[in-house]
Amino acid sequence: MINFPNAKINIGLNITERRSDGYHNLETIFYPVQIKDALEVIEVPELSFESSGLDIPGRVEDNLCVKGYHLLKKDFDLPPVKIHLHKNIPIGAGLGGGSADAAFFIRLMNDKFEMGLTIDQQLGYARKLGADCAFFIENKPVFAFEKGDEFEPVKLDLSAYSIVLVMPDIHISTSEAYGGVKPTPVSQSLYDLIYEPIGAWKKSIKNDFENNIFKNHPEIRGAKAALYDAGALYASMSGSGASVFGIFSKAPDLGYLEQTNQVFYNI
Ligand SMILES: C[C@](O)(CO)[C@H](O)COP(=O)(O)OP(=O)(O)OC[C@H]1O[C@@H](n2ccc(N)nc2=O)[C@H](O)[C@@H]1O
Ligand SMILES: Nc1ncnc2c1ncn2[C@@H]1O[C@H](COP(=O)(O)OP(=O)(O)OP(=O)(O)O)[C@@H](O)[C@H]1O
Repeated sequence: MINFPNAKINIGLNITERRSDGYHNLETIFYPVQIKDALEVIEVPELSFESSGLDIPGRVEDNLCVKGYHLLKKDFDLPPVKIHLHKNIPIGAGLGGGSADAAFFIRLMNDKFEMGLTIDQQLGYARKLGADCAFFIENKPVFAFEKGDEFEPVKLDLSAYSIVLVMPDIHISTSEAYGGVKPTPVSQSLYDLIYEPIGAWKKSIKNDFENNIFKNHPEIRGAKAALYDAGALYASMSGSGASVFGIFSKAPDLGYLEQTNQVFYNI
């Protein structure tokens, strides 16, 4: 059985508080986008993991799909499987690729082995694998809060717009990115700001990782500026970076940006 984990972008990201567990409370809007991996599970005599496409850093046993298997196996009598992941979502990009794989793995196992997991149970397993993972269980636009794993649905449909993603050749570690931020409470919640016209977001919606990351990597700041120069209604880094996205009323010509970056149109 196969499914297709997709990426997310963060529209706004306010880091509001440091928690006693070492994590941070935040608020963000998660929006699913159509850059996808492919994930396949086959029943075999011995557990194995293989991947194709982009190289995935780290050990196989740390891959979130393999961790997901062991997590489910603790509670269910599951047979061994061969997991094949075709990696296409850029890594360390703030696109939640690994988190999407983790959540889609839980969904795939639930479907393949008719495990009968409820959405709440799937959310519970996903939360254990990483803060971003739970969003991908339902995979719908949401306002996220606490660690980024509690949700309120939002009515946000960007299908009439062209979303363009620019991926500089820089990988940013999420924990390093959090280390560079001073948490600050918000005066106005993203839960309300998201319903302003998109053209107003430039003034009201921010990503708290940008200041520090832009200082260390001016080329990311440059990519965001180029998206605005090309006519974006709104542009921002996604999550902890390094990718930046722009929301346009029609697909722009980004010719010169494409020479130094990977660009995904109409995601
Ligand atoms: C930057 C975002 O992508 C925004 O959506 C997420 O907050 C990151 O979520 P994630 O990659 O799933 O994060 P995890 O794998 O759970 O945690 C990686 C590291 O990020 C930091 N972390 C993550 C989430 C959070 N709310 N506070 C944190 O401080 C912690 O140092 C943690 O050790
Ligand atoms: N299935 C997976 N795909 C990609 N990376 C994985 C996977 N499983 C574990 N990882 C590890 O997670 C690290 C970060 O991966 P990912 O691409 O999810 O980061 P990200 O896009 O910055 O995510 P986020 O937006 O959640 O912070 C990788 O460097 C890799 O070591």
